[in-house]
Amino acid sequence: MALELLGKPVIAALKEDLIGRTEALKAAGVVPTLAIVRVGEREDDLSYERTALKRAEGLGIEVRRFVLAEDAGQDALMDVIAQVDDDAGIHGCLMFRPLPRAYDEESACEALDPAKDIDGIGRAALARVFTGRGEGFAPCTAAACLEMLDAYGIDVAGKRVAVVGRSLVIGRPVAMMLLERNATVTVCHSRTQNLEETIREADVVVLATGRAKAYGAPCFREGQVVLDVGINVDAEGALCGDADYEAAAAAVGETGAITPVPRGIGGVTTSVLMKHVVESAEKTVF
Ligand SMILES: Nc1nc(=O)c2c([nH]1)NC[C@@H]1CN(c3ccc(C(=O)N[C@@H](CCC(=O)O)C(=O)O)cc3)C=[N+]21
Repeated sequence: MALELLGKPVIAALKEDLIGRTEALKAAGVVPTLAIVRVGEREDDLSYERTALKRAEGLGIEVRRFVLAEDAGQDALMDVIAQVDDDAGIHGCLMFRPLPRAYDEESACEALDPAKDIDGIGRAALARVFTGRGEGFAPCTAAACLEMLDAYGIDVAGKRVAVVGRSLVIGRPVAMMLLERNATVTVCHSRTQNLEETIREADVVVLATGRAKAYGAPCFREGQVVLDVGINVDAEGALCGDADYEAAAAAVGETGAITPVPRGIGGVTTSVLMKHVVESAEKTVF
């Protein structure tokens, strides 16, 4: 079977670094504070939120939750974002996406103060990811993919990477970040012809489509590294990734590696979120 790329050691290393930094902030009179904005009760949002609360508690980071009913409306959401922007005690904000259909997501993303945009949802942050210039944080999940590769000593320079999914939350930014590391990146999506073959040709595969267990044996070959970013709920109500894990792990074999769901990228995403909160707080103090 394949090497299991677990989040745990990566999370532990990030925690080790962040504990000291959080203490230094507190000594300077600042409690790093994260705002979470959630609209509705989507299972993947709740999963992220649970992990974030746990992680924040372990680090002494404060979390303020702003929870709106699914039908609260755009005005109520914009009020919450304005409140977050105006509160100097809040250093970063995570607003879960996608928002329910009735909302204008772009206006909500643009309303957030770029200095507090720790999940890279606004244009300024994305411009930084795409150009390397300016200020801003990368989307946490994209950054988590790179943290995972680094922690396990997987170098993508010169390798073929297939990113499956083209969302602004993960597919596109992670493609840019891998390109920055000199990978040869192919971004695949629902309209890609010969999708299975394209994925199978890659050395590293990033699955980011949100399609539960949709990628099985025909997509993989011996020796591949598979980063499964999907957080889905299967027919039995259990969390699962975009990969059909058993089939993928068997196909990549002894020389391959794969991140499980849960216990893979998701937990690292949450730790990266905490790192961004601390970094943002540090900018206001030091
Ligand atoms: N603006 C935005 N950025 C996101 O990155 C984003 C989002 N919206 N909306 C929701 C999805 C989902 N998501 C998860 C992240 C971590 C876990 C996580 O830590 N999961 C644990 C399991 C926790 C449990 O057991 O429930 C794990 O995978 O080990 C889950 C889900 C990020 N998303």
